[in-house]
Amino acid sequence: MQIVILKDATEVAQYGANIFIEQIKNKANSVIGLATGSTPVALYQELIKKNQQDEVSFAEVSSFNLDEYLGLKGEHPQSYRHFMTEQLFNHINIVNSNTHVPPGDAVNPVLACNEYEEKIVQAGGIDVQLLGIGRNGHIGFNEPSSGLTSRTRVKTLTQATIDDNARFFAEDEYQPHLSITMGIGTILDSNKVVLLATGEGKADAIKDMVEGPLAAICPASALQLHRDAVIVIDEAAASKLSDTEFYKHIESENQKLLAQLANLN
Ligand SMILES: N[C@@H]1[C@@H](O)[C@H](O)[C@@H](COP(=O)(O)O)O[C@@H]1O
Repeated sequence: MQIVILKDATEVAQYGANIFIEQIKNKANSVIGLATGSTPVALYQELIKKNQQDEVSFAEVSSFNLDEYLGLKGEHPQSYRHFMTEQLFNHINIVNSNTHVPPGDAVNPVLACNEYEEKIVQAGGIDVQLLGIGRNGHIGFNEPSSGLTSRTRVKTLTQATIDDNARFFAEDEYQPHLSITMGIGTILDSNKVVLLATGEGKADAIKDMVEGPLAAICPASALQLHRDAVIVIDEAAASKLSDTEFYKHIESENQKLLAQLANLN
């Protein structure tokens, strides 16, 4: 794991956005994996800004979102499809038919999960997958006890996740307790994963993910197995790690090595 500890949420968003921008500059038809929640919003704003300044084009990019609430149509204001349309897709030059979010209104959700997996394969696999993290260590909607090699499937949400996400729903509004989510195995198949986390509320989950055992009780710990996982966090989210100075030292050595390599070209 590459642990990048930055000052605040703004720096986290910029660092994360740069990874996606570089990826798309190097490969115009990149396949990117996207996430919802409040954490990625600032990164999306960076992507929108750079797209509008003509620094990066999404014309040939395809996207696959991690998850969707089961039982909500894409037009529903709380659906993740709607979130992505509002927060990103409507503001960049991505082609709508190249954007994929699991269908929350699928008549046969089991079949829809298998089809989602097939679409990712047909697109050539995901180049870079963006992730947030739940306070209980979930990624996508892979809740604690999720199989570490699981594929896209229907998952039941924990009460903790329902409570955390209740802020997006009106008091008397129906809030789904089921989802369709890429599995942990699906996420691990991406060439690169970039997980963002900010704020003290994520500090325990970050500690368990980075320094805890590989265990289904903390689904994000599966990223310990990934060959190219970049964990971009602010000081608050890093506050429970055992040795932040060491992680910062590694990152500064990484940057020196990258500068040295750039000089060779
Ligand atoms: N399914 C999403 C996750 O993909 C996201 O990582 C998590 C944290 O969201 P936030 O960034 O708002 O804390 O929320 C939801 O549960």
